[in-house]
Amino acid sequence: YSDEVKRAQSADSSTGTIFDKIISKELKADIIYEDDLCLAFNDIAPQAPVHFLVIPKRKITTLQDSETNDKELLGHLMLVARSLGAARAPQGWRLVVNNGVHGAQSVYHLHLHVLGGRQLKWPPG
Ligand SMILES: CCNS(=O)(=O)OC[C@H]1O[C@@H](n2cnc3c(N)ncnc32)[C@H](O)[C@@H]1O
Repeated sequence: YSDEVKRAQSADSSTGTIFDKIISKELKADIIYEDDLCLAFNDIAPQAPVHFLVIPKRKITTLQDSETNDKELLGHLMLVARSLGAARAPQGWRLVVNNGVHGAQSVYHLHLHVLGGRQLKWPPG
């Protein structure tokens, strides 16, 4: 966890990210869903029995930097997260977007975390 947060503190949003390589299939990922707008794959360092990411195929670096005309796409990501969450974590799940340094964002390509499969705590810390 801590090195991921350290990465978050030094991540720079100007270059490409590892998610570009997953989208182009240059880098393998455990893909669980794909359509023309988005891709969902299991997180490489799961923080819960269910932990996957939903990302737009179009590069949006952070939720903060999304635009008003991303509304449809952002809604689509959330609805994909909802249906995959319902299927994979029927007892409930958490949707997380980490935004910027204090949000511990380490990969500057917008992604929705869906976590579940165990009782999650609150506050997340
Ligand atoms: C502190 C959270 N930082 S974050 O909110 O930016 O989340 C980034 C997430 O991407 C995941 N990740 C990084 N590289 C890969 C990869 N190659 N395949 C799948 N997931 C990855 C990390 O485990 C992390 O949960």
